[in-house]
Amino acid sequence: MDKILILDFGGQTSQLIGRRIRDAGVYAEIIHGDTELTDQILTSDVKGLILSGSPYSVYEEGSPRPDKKVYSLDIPVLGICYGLQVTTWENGGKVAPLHTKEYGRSAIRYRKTDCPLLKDIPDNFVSWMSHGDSLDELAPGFDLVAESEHDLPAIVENREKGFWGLQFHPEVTHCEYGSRILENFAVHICGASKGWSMDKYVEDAAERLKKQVGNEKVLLLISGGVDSTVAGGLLLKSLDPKNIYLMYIDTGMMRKNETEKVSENLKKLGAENLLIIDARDRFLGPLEGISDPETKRKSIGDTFIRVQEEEIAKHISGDYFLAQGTLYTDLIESGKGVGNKAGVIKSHHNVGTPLVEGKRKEGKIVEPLDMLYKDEVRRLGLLLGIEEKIVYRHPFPGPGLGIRIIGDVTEEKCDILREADSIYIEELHKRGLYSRIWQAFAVLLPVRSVGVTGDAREYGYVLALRAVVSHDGMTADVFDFPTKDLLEISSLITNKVKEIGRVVYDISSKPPSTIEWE
Ligand SMILES: Nc1ncnc2c1ncn2[C@@H]1O[C@H](COP(=O)(O)OP(=O)(O)OP(=O)(O)O)[C@@H](O)[C@H]1O
Ligand SMILES: O=c1[nH]c(=O)c2[nH+]cn([C@@H]3O[C@H](COP(=O)(O)O)[C@@H](O)[C@H]3O)c2[nH]1
Ligand SMILES: NC(=O)CC[C@H](N)C(=O)O
Ligand SMILES: [Mg+2]
Repeated sequence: MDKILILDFGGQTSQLIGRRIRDAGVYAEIIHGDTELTDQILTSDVKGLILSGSPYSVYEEGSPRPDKKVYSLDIPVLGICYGLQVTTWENGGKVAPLHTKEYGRSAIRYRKTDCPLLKDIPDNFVSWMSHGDSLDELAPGFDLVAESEHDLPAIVENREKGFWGLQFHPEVTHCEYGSRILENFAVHICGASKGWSMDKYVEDAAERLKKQVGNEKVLLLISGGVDSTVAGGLLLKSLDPKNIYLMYIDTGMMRKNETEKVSENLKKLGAENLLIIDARDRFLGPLEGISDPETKRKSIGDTFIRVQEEEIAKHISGDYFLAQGTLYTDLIESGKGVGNKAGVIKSHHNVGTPLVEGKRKEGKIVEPLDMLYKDEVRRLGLLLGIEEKIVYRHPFPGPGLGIRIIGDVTEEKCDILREADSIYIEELHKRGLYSRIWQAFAVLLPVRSVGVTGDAREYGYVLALRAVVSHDGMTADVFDFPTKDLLEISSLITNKVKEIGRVVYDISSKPPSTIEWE
């Protein structure tokens, strides 16, 4: 199949480049940015190359470099942000830090109109920037195609050499015409044919699973959330169900009635071996007195695997594969992206813990969704026939309420938050708001404030409500909550949960804030 190869230098949005190209129906694959471009890699199927962004600056020691061959290939190359900067730097141009960095939206002004990347795209479209360095001087042979609204180089080309460069990120959804620019590159410039679809992904994944696992047993940790349920559906479809064990762990930091609801849903998936583990008394002990978010995450992650290992020993003797519904976002935010050069934002409980990494080293981890983003997983779920109710559930992180109770976690605080969160979510359903929001939840703050009820002084906790809209969790905007609903929900919560004295609404987008508070 024709494909576009992406060299990843560790940019936070590198994987999205592949996503967008696959959305256009062209197969795309990501490899480490510094991979040697041998003939085995540059097969005749490869119709074009993309160099991704990076947290590094080209003038920094140790910053990643592509194989020099990329500058003399006879297939087209597109450099995005760092990818453009490194090409400029290595071909005789200049790159320098900016005094005022360019972050967020910026209109693009054409200086040339015949660039094939810009086919069917009007002048002045709004791009999305995220860089602190800029091209001070173009490399010889390169022409300026467009500038940003701050008069900085935004698009360049060297048509003779088949090189195009963008200073902005066409892969993020905030970039107008971003998908079309990538499609113009893949289809119009590289001439790649459209052979990729989700049906094909299911076929390929089934084949890969059969080859990797064969007739061995597989244990899938399943939360009832979208990712692991879809992973479960895929495993059950691809492998012999009698070898598949689904294990749900109640950590004591689950939402109200979660275990009952999840057990019901998982039964419908058709698994032969469904294990529902009550480990409520195992998680809180090790968390006592810990308030640092990363330490909490590691503690929960380790307990997860300890519980799982003990429980599985009761059901499977000998070796087995550990399956997880890990998505690419989990990997990249934990600094384990394909390029391995991404910065650590937060450690997801299912990535990077010593026990999980041990399994990974043994080659005993199965993560069939690790190249996909949330919205792709949802499409896959529908394709596998998984109920819409599950497919469109808001994400719920593995560490659960543990990372939504800021500061130390206690059973009492879990109960308070469980109650408040359930009122909040139930109201969203009743008011027809749930499906308009990508993710909503409540956060219990370690702050108390003074109130007055029935003429008496109160001293209650502060609860923050969060609701965001997003495509893939990588960026998010605050949900424009109807004020009337917000006020009514606030008073319902303070009336019903006596420990909560005040409710606030979180108005921060991602970036700069993350969706969860920890
Ligand atoms: N309570 C749990 N019991 C067993 N496994 C879990 C539990 N919570 C999380 N996991 C594992 O960790 C993985 C990552 O969790 P994550 O929350 O990202 O995915 P999910 O729960 O499947 O989907 P969603 O994002 O919709 O909540 C899951 O796919 C699952 O393998
Ligand atoms: O399984 C998970 N384990 C985790 O440790 C974890 N941390 C965050 N999330 C979810 O990921 C998405 C992006 O979250 P952040 O903006 O907070 O990084 C949001 O949907 C978060 O709920 C997690 N999911
Ligand atoms: N997003 C990027 O690729 C950034 C590249 C480089 N670190 C800069 O700040 O300009
Ligand atoms: Mg979850």
